[in-house]
Amino acid sequence: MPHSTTETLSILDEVKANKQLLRSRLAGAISEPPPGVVESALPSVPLIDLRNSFSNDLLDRKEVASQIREACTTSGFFQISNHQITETAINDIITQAAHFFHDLDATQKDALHIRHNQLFRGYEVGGDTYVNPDDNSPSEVETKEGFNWGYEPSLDPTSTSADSYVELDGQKPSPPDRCNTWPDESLLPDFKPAIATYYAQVLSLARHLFRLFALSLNLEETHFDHLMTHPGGIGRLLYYPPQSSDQLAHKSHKLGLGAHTDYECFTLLLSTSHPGLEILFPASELTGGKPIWRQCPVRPGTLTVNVADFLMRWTNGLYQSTIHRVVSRPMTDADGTVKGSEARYSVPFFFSINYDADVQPLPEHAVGVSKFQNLKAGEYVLERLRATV
Ligand SMILES: O=C(O)CCC(=O)C(=O)O
Ligand SMILES: [Fe+2]
Repeated sequence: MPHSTTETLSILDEVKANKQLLRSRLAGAISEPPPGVVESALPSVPLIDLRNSFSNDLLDRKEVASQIREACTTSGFFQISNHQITETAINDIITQAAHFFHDLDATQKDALHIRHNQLFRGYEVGGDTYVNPDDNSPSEVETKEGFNWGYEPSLDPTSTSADSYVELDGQKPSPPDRCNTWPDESLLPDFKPAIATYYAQVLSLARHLFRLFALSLNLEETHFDHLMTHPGGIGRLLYYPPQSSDQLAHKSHKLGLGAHTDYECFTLLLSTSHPGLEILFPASELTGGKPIWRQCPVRPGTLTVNVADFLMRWTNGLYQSTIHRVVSRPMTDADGTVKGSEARYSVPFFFSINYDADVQPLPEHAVGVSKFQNLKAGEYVLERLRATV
């Protein structure tokens, strides 16, 4: 697709600038605390109980919002309990992810390959795409396999304006190569229903969280409501294979997904309990002025939330769009003996605003004078996706 408009050109510049920013933020990162600094002294990912955020009392909701603000101004990551996504929806989507990656053969998966789709919907082969441009080398291929889908009016049962949905390029979705692509129902009959149930619930949770984000920025709770009437929301199934016995014997690690920030407002991540997600925490005195990689805690039953680039832009950098990656490492006992390695499955949901809306600076009283220009939400996400292949 030609990039002819001035607006698109400036979006390409933004994507380029983001690559440079990623490089500079990664420079000098350490993976172990400096000598004499114990792990427990370093910041971690807070757990926020969402129960009171569903209360009818605004003060209760504001109290949860202030915990969100604290997390977003420090690590940019937090985990949530009592999020109202049902256990059945969670178990079913993980089960269907395993069926997708293991029960379809290579030809069946290839028919769904993202190369057939202009919007990157469908199947991603392991080792094929990379989120960090500096990982595009044979020694650092990402091991993850994926399946991506986006918003469809039928997946948003509670919206009254779902039919206004436009795609990443601002156009109405039109088959066959500019909308979702699903495995044949006869091969995986329970796949789409499991996706639909989870997606409807996670979308509703994202809208709820966006109101809490508004409160956390001292804005009206409904401040962002008009931007999420038919929002972009890409869902993804990811599979990280276990390590081979050879890798285990050498205690080596394998890059699952390269270092990156997410593109949209925020991400809601569901994962199985095998660790692997690593977060780049900001530099501090304790870390000798260097950013530090730390494992994201595994807290079964919770979802992990991370701030992404739109929120970073809206808040003028007050909220961190945090760099993260997935690395498969051998599991070891306390004495260092290798115990083995497990597969990891995850289901990120990337919550955007309506793709035809602009990401515009927030009121100055909330975040000061903005250093960022307006962006068309969908165009930006599309260019970031194009930069991964
Ligand atoms: O699989 C994970 O745990 C993280 C996935 C992720 O960061 C992404 O897809 O952007
Ligand atoms: Fe991510």
